[in-house]
Amino acid sequence: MTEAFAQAKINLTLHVTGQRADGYHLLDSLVVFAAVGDTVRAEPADRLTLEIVGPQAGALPVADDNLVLRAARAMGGQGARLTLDKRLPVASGIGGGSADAAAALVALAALWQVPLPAPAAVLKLGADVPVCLAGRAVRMGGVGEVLTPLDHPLPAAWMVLANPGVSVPTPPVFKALTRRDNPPMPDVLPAFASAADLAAFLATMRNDLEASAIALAPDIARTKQALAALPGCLLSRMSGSGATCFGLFADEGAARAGAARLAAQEPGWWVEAARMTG
Ligand SMILES: C[C@](O)(CO)[C@H](O)COP(=O)(O)OP(=O)(O)OC[C@H]1O[C@@H](n2ccc(N)nc2=O)[C@H](O)[C@@H]1O
Ligand SMILES: Nc1ncnc2c1ncn2[C@@H]1O[C@H](COP(=O)(O)OP(=O)(O)OP(=O)(O)O)[C@@H](O)[C@H]1O
Repeated sequence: MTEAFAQAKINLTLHVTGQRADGYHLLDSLVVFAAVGDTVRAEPADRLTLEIVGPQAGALPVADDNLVLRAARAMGGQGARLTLDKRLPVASGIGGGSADAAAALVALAALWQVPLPAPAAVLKLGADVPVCLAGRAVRMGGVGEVLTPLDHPLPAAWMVLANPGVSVPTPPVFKALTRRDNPPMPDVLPAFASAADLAAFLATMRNDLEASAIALAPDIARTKQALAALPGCLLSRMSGSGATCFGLFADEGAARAGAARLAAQEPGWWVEAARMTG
């Protein structure tokens, strides 16, 4: 039996800098991970099967196009009994499906003793799958396939993740953009001495998908504001194409207290405190 963790992917910044002829957008994004996620387990079997368990299983019926099964087929599709413990909300901007695909690739490569698929095949599973496979903080460019390691390690930080319970499919958010040629981040990213330093830099950067996502799902604005109002929150922003927003915190205590307060305030929301990793 092999098992891999599918960590939540967080876009601390997401600049949309252009569009390719095939419609895909060029991105410049500072991507990190949060220590919360799904688990993919793979056991030997004659046929390829998938069972989905866990608190978010109800939001994701087992279907042939599940990214875990698509990842297995991209690896040759031998038999395996796959179990997905689904904890991240579906279609929520934190890469759940992409993280699951990356975890399935890792778990099956170990089970079947085969190499990972070529980068082009990984990208075909989803624009976020290469970064989820890397699993550490990087600057992401191209349409998601250009991954540049950071020159300086990021400071220790905590996050509160909050999703108001609306699932937001990614294509309409890109489609609703009014500008597709926004400026990138600076060529050289500075070194950050503390979480507060990082937050001050991030405040001068953007998620260019935020306005169009809020137009489609207005609850996102309330989510971002609710995070910003928590004591100790240094900055709040939407991740990916939404609707999940993150609040950045310097310490664990403030993040955990903030998450508890927000969960009590908004019982219908998905709220988690997690260490920033990568
Ligand atoms: C918004 C991000 O989450 C930022 O990390 C990703 O770019 C999206 O990654 P993903 O969900 O894995 O994306 P995919 O499943 O490959 O694409 C979903 C849809 O998003 C749009 N899309 C995605 C990535 C990209 N660079 N340009 C795009 O225009 C396309 O309409 C595509 O049909
Ligand atoms: N294992 C999976 N987990 C989540 N969604 C999946 C999975 N397999 C297929 N999907 C489909 O993929 C779509 C996008 O899901 P995902 O959770 O990756 O979006 P997202 O969180 O918005 O990701 P991103 O941050 O990459 O935009 C959903 O509509 C869902 O039906």
